[in-house]
Amino acid sequence: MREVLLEKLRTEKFLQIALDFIDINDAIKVVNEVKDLENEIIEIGTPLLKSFGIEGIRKIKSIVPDKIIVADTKTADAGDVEVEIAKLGGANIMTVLGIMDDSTIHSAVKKARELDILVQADLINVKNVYERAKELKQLGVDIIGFHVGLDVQKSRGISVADLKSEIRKVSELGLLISIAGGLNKDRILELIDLPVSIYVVGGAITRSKEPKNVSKEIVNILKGR
Ligand SMILES: O=C(CO)[C@H](O)[C@H](O)COP(=O)(O)O
Repeated sequence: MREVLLEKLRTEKFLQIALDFIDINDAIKVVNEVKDLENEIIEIGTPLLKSFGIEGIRKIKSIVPDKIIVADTKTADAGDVEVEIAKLGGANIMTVLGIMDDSTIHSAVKKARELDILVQADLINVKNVYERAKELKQLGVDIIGFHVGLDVQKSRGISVADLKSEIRKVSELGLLISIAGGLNKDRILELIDLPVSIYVVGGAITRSKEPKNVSKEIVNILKGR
């Protein structure tokens, strides 16, 4: 399963829809609208995970059993335990904070290989992204996630689209790359030539009046249509 998923991510570009809701009914509404689209990954966002835990992952997965599911655990400690939580819910990918101690990354990576899921290291708040990405590669993470968090987006008025040169440089390390933080259709168009596998979109889809149409337009861009 790990190898099949890694190969898929290497060969196609995916839209990851981040369900950053507190109420699971809001998340279910969006999933029902977008479930027929191709090339999507469904993310159980951190707020949803904190509100509904393993049951929340299971509930969303039961609606879209064939889609790739990310549990955005943003793990800061006990990597192995949080991999187990993601797996129990049926997630295919979990996230660990790249800024945390190597022992946490190692623990997540080891358990993820045993349980056949992928680990994404989130570079949120990492200062020297290239150096840390090199270390994270050595530690065996499967995906590197560039991420400008919601608070930084608001307070500094930036998005992950402002990290274009860093993303290009890290991509030379040969890791799979995910990017998140303030993405919308126009910003994805700006970044489409980058060797990025996963474009994460939260608010631009979930706060839109037409989540399906917005998602469809983005999938079309990613598929070069
Ligand atoms: O992980 C997150 C916040 O920590 C969000 O899921 C991520 O930033 C994507 O959401 P948006 O597109 O609204 O920025």
